[in-house]
Amino acid sequence: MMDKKVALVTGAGQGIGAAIAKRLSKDGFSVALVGRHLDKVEEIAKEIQSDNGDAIAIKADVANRDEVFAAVEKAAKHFGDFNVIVNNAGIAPTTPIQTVTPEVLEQAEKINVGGTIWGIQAAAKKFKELGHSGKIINASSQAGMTGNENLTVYGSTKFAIRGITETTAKELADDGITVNAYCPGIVVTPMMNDIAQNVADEAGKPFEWGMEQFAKDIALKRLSKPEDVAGCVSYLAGPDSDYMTGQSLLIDGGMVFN
Ligand SMILES: NC(=O)C1=CN([C@@H]2O[C@H](COP(=O)(O)OP(=O)(O)OC[C@H]3O[C@@H](n4cnc5c(N)ncnc54)[C@H](O)[C@@H]3O)[C@@H](O)[C@H]2O)C=CC1
Ligand SMILES: CC(=O)C(C)=O
Repeated sequence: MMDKKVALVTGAGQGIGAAIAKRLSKDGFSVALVGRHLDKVEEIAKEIQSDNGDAIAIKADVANRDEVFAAVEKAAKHFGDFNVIVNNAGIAPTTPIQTVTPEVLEQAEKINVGGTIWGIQAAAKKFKELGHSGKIINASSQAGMTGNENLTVYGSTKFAIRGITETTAKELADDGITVNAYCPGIVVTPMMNDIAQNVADEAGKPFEWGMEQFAKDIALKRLSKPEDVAGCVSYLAGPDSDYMTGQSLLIDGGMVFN
């Protein structure tokens, strides 16, 4: 029997990250689930195990470079290989332009941009140590393709991730490492619910109005589920995307057309 490939997913305790971890397990990967809250990643890891998957939960804050390197090391040691990293963890502060503070900007940069850079560094180092190719997959957003009102800080980090994806794809190609990104639309998760609530509160309107501000231009006329995004990541993690690198794939139900 062939050994299973190993994937690490950050921010895997809920939302899109949890769906990606479950999908990659179904695809035949052993999965390491990384998050700031151990109890949440443990819960998803247990669900995967009870479905006959191989999973471990690892506590790490992706803003902390040492913790990200330690998480990759732990996953590789536990499963005996390391093949894919999904830099999925992120935060999305709602920031009408006049509300932006140095603290909010710094925190979003550290987690969304820093966390992705540390994940790329740690994974690329491990692939090289193991002497084989690998796949790096980063979370951008439709808000990293076009400006979204009230999301200046968040959008800036998601535009940055497309740039980092393209740049590192060129740098790492000679090592057989591909780097791609996924750009979801409006996905029903705790993050998106918080954004919709904040925008609604700011306008003195109900939650549904807040969500509609983001959802009204979706061509397919439905909000996205985390599983929609997991399907896209499954493709990026699998062999069918071997000839793709430096790309940011929109999976948004038809919001942004490039
Ligand atoms: N929900 C949406 O509509 C969209 C989400 N995205 C992106 O997809 C990714 C996942 O988003 P959701 O699942 O919606 O978010 P979420 O907020 O529901 O889940 C994110 C997970 O990341 C974890 N996390 C946050 N900061 C962390 C840190 N410093 N270290 C480790 N873990 C950390 C959280 O604890 C949480 O479990 C994010 O990068 C987000 O920007 C992109 C486009 C749309
Ligand atoms: C949260 C997000 O990435 C949106 C609204 O596109």
